[in-house]
Amino acid sequence: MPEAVETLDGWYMLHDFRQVDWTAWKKASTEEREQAISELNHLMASWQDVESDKLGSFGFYTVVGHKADLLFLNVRPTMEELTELETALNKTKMAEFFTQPYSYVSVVELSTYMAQGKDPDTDPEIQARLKPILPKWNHVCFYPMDKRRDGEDNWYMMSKEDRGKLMYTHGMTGRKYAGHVRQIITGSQGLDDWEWGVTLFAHDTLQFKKLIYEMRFDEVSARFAEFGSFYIGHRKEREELEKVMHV
Ligand code: VOV
Repeated sequence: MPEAVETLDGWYMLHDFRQVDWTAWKKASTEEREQAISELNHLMASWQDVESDKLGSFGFYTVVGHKADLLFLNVRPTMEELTELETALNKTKMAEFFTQPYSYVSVVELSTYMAQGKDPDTDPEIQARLKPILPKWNHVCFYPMDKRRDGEDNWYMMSKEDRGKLMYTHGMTGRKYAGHVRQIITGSQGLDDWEWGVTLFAHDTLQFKKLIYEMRFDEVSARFAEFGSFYIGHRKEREELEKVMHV
């Protein structure tokens, strides 16, 4: 009989995509621009401090293509903290030059299909995965996804055992990319428009394509995966904000 697999849930994650109104930004005075940059720099510094205190994590990225220009990626123990930091960003001078074309809220999730009898509350490896510090790798790839519910291809009508077998093969494909791609899977049933968020990190953007293409042939992706839009970003240091915004 189909039944839910127990999930381990960790920190909450907000993917906050912003688009810059470059026309308005260019029209702003030098003082206004300097003020906006310095204020946002301060805010990002406070997010880095949270990461240093191991109470969350933060990444700043430029985004390629028309879907967004910037990504602020924050991870926190509670969703309220995410709401607060998003509001703090909205209150900055810089936000007067931003629109928010997309955002995604979800919670770091580990399924227990392959549970090895470890105590999740004390096992350091599990704890580190549930409360992730974002890898300082060059590139990020984000997309939301569902598991299909259509006729014979209904993930939610399959037994836990059969789902577990498919997830095992999925994991084996993923493991081939160790050292090239790291993944953070977040659950978003009831939190956002899709069922999961997939956030991948790589040193080389081509590795995203290779991994995702190869996974398409795994039964779990071939039969059951439905995908939303894909976003690719490049990691920037906070200090690079000035260069990113220079006009
Ligand atoms: C670096 C690559 C990589 C690796 C090693 C990896 C491994 C694993 C393992 C071992 C497990 C199960 C245990 C757990 O940790 O939850 C998962 C779980 C999951 N994955 Fe994955 N995945 C990767 C990568 C990876 C990708 C690229 C995708 C997108 C699929 C695609 O076709 O585009 C994905 C999706 C998921 C999802 C949605 C889940 C949860 C499904 C559920 O029903 O609960 N994943 N994943």
